[in-house]
Amino acid sequence: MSAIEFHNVGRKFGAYEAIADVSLAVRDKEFIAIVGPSGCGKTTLMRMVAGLEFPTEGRVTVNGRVVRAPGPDRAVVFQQFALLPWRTVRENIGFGLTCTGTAASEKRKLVDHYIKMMHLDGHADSYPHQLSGGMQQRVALARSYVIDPDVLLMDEPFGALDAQTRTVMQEELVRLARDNPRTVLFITHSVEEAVYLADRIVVMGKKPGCIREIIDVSDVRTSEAWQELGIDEVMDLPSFVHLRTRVWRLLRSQMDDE
Ligand SMILES: Nc1ncnc2c1ncn2[C@@H]1O[C@H](COP(=O)(O)OP(=O)(O)OP(=O)(O)O)[C@@H](O)[C@H]1O
Repeated sequence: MSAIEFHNVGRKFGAYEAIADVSLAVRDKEFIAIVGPSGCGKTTLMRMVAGLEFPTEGRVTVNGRVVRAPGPDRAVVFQQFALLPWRTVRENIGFGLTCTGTAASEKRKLVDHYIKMMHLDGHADSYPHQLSGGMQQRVALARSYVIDPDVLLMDEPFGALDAQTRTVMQEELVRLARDNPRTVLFITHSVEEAVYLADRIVVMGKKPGCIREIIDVSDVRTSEAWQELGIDEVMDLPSFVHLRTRVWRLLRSQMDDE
């Protein structure tokens, strides 16, 4: 059984057909990146998995069950970090666990573990405004991981970061994906980011929003052991350059069609 399935999904907003006939099966622990021109329906598809939006045609399932509402099995990370400004790092990370009713001692252990994992030691009692953008995003990631969701939904999570911090966060995410694999849907406007992070890249087109092509990256990533390399080394590899050009051309052709 696939972790996430879109079965002939369509979405109309009034007479406007935003998405038509999207079918996709995401395997358990697979990292999928979605790229496509602005307005092709990337966020709408993700919101359907989150249970914040619903198809007008077809259906979306998570672990075999039709999505009817949000749930703790799915965590969402948005571009804007959405931390609670009046709560400390520790309280922000533990927030989801309060909602799931985890015992206090267990909660402390889990929060400590993620503070360490995200290199936030020494900042546990700081407030969000005392942190850099990259640190805030690490808190947001920790908050999503700590509730141990089956599925992580990430909508341009690094879009608001400067280039340097973004690179650090991308490497961090590769490390996390290796040590703590989850099923991930990741929306990005960066082709490099998609090729560096994803097992498969879904390239979408628009009018109406649909899947144009799905490109496999996992075979080459595994055979060339990308996960052992830094992002700059990976980006120099001929295989990376080739995949990047392929995705970029596909994306360009979608934009030229507009
Ligand atoms: N609630 C809504 N009511 C009306 N139209 C909507 C609604 N939500 C989305 N749309 C339309 O559906 C289309 C897809 O929107 P969506 O935000 O999913 O695209 P996207 O690919 O994520 O875009 P971007 O890359 O710019 O974030 C757009 O044309 C948008 O205007």
